[in-house]
Amino acid sequence: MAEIQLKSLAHSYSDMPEGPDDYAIRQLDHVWHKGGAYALLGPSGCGKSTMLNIISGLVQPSEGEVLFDGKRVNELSPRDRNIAQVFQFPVIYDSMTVYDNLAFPLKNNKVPASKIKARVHEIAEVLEIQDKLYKKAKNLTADEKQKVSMGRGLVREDVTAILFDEPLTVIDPQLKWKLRRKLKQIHEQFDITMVYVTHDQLEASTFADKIAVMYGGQIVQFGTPTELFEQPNHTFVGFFIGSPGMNLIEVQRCARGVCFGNTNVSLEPWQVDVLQRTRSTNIKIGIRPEFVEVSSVASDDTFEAEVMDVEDLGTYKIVTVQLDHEKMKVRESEDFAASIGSRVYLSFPKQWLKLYMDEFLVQEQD
Ligand SMILES: Nc1ncnc2c1ncn2[C@@H]1O[C@H](COP(=O)(O)OP(=O)(O)OP(=O)(O)O)[C@@H](O)[C@H]1O
Repeated sequence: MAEIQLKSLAHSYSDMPEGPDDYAIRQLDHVWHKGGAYALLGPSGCGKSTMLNIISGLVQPSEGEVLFDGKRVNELSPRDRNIAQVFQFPVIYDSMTVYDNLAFPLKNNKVPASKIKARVHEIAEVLEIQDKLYKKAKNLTADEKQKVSMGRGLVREDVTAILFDEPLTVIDPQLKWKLRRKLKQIHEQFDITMVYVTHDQLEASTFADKIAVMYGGQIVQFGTPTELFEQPNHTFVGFFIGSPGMNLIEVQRCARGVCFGNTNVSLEPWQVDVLQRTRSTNIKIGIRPEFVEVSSVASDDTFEAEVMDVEDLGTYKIVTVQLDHEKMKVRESEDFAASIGSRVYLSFPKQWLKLYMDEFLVQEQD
């Protein structure tokens, strides 16, 4: 196991990149600490697989360094890097038995036969495929094959890390949940550094202690699920995490805060200070649907809005309101009674009203 550091990493698949858009990874610095259970979360095409392949050595980065425990490994072959990688589709030998598939990486590493037997049985038990050990892999179901593929990654005790690239895509939804719990349990039991790639936030937060959110070839935030929810560092994190995502509204600078249309939103003095010291015109405010307060009566600091839609999701409701020319989502309890077309009064608790400049969160300096 090792700490994996990515230093000033950048990668373009083009031989002659002309601009930032030609890069799959853009100036990325990151550390995956030893023994952590991490998720790498982001939309399709943001560079997740490229990053994993750079770590395992399948792709040589155009710029920057990959360090394992502080030592540069750019020149090492995938084999010498000793990374186990589990892909979206099973990578197994169909003509071999499950036992031989699991034993293969150990035989390759000249592990003694008695140790191989014990380890194969241990992993088969964890993955609940003991009864399949002497079956030919080609006779397994898709789920079972992917379990074997995972087992081939998990069986080696000496790996630097295990990288999972959307490993549960082909798995039946019910089993998916079970396998994710299993992986978490395996992490706790064996204390291996694991990076789990997904574009599903639920999958990320049930597996990982910390999530790296990737967008446009960069890691825009690395934090716990709670940090990503309560303090999104980037508008993309606000939008991508949560269901529905954060309300984001383009605004202009105004006295004591910001405005859009005829609506003035006052901000904290330190936020106003930052606005006065900077020139960017790309300014947004963000608030999560869960934190917007709705009342049927007006008071100081409330904004009049119209209810446009109410979606009943059983235990709660998602209400769409229109404030000025902006539509916002609000999460309300199941006893929310206002009907479509009625007026409601919104307030934005200061603690949850975020200010973004050039898409990044404006933070209070100590
Ligand atoms: N072999 C390749 N040659 C050229 N471009 C590539 C290659 N592999 C990936 N890309 C491009 O690099 C960018 C990042 O792709 P990558 O596969 O790393 O993203 P991803 O986040 O893993 O996406 P997905 O979730 O769809 O697998 C995309 O624009 C993709 O089209």
